[in-house]
Amino acid sequence: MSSIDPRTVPLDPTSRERLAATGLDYRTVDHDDRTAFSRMIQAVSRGFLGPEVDDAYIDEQKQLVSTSNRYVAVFDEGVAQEGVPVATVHSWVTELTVPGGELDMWAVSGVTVSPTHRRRGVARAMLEGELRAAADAGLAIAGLTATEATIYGRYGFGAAVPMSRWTIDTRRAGWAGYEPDGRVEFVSREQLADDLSDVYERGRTARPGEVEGWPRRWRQHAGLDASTKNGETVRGVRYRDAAGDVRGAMAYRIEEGEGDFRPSQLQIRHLTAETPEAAAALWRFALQHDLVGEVTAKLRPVDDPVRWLVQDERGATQVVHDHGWLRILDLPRAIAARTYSAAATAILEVSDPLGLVAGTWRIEIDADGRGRAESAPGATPDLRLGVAELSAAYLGGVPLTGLRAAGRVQGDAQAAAALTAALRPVEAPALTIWY
Ligand SMILES: CC(=O)SCCNC(=O)CCNC(=O)[C@H](O)C(C)(C)COP(=O)(O)OP(=O)(O)OC[C@H]1O[C@@H](n2cnc3c(N)ncnc32)[C@H](O)[C@@H]1OP(=O)(O)O
Repeated sequence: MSSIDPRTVPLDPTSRERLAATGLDYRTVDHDDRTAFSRMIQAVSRGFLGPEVDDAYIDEQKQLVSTSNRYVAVFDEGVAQEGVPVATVHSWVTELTVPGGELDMWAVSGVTVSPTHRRRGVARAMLEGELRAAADAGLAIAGLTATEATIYGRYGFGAAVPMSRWTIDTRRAGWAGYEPDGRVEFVSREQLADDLSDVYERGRTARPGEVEGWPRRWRQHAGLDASTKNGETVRGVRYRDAAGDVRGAMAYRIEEGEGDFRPSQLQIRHLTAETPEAAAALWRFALQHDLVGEVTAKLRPVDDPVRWLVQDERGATQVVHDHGWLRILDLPRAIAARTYSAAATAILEVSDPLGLVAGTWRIEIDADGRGRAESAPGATPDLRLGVAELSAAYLGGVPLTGLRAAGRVQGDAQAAAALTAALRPVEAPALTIWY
């Protein structure tokens, strides 16, 4: 748990002035002011193409979204719906799992600009304001998940945690895995929300890239919240190991085949497992389900063992895509916060549109897997790169060698290879939720 309360972090004065110069008012929204909070949530729903939401939805948001979130909005007093923001963003501090530990991260979400106010720099002012505020508050890194991959690179975010979706033809793929000696059992949706939360929270510190969950996330997966359509169609199972302890849980839905039951599709909404046996048991449950011809799953780690659990891996199609985005705000603290897989030394020249980590840095990773970064003005760089590329590479999920091959990192091939080897963790980074 972080000691930083984001609600006490002041609004960035540069962004406030920039927005004020265009007649817009940039201010925080008090979570405890029901009217103001409700207008903010209406604006967020509209911004994400959602409906006008009802009181039950607002109440649920108030209760189940952490009260330690910092809500920021932009107002235009000239609009008909005065008091409804024309732009929104909210943020909180969460633990990001990094190799060998955790690091406080400024999580950014709910970025919306009203279609009436788009493309005049409002999102830029809000994003830059978030990053300056987080850096001033002492955070070493910021993170987000994005609706579009083209929005956030310009602010120094890099796509650091690729994830994958799977489409599996059950008959072709078959099953080559083992049968774990625990049991899979159905649970109520209320129990499912609890099990998903418990297993996720115990397991998330084992994988770099994961962040803390929160109650509403699990109720959405379990089909229990007001924003989930046809929530009653969600089913839940969990895996208990031979000792009776719950080690995995899965929320899924089945879409019946038209006119023929056999090709029905089982859609995994969330699968969380803290042991390989639990993951295998839940995959087996899905892949061997009667009347199911296809299984789909989203937000699975790129090294998901399902590839090796099936007989014919050509029956299992994996699509890798960007998911977790990171933005380093303080390089020495970010480098010191994680452990490394090999020794390496390199001089990096980093460019940063906000200037927060711009400069020349000496990175030293010792044989014990500890790292440090020191400012090295005037030193000759081995590698030149932007903060977005450095942030993408930070958890080891994106190789500097690949970024160099794509021309996004310049400099010495050996330095890129050595740092890539040092940064790469044993298991691929993963982020199995949206935030
Ligand atoms: C973490 C999250 O919350 S992800 C959610 C993002 N929000 C959404 O997808 C909701 C729907 N979209 C929107 O609300 C808005 O279109 C936003 C927030 C994406 C952009 O807001 P705007 O105020 O129009 O952006 P703004 O005018 O500040 O543009 C800043 C820069 O981003 C670019 N940009 C804006 N929107 C997009 C986009 N959708 N894709 C790519 N680039 C974009 C602009 O061209 C501009 O580029 P430049 O300054 O480098 O020349």
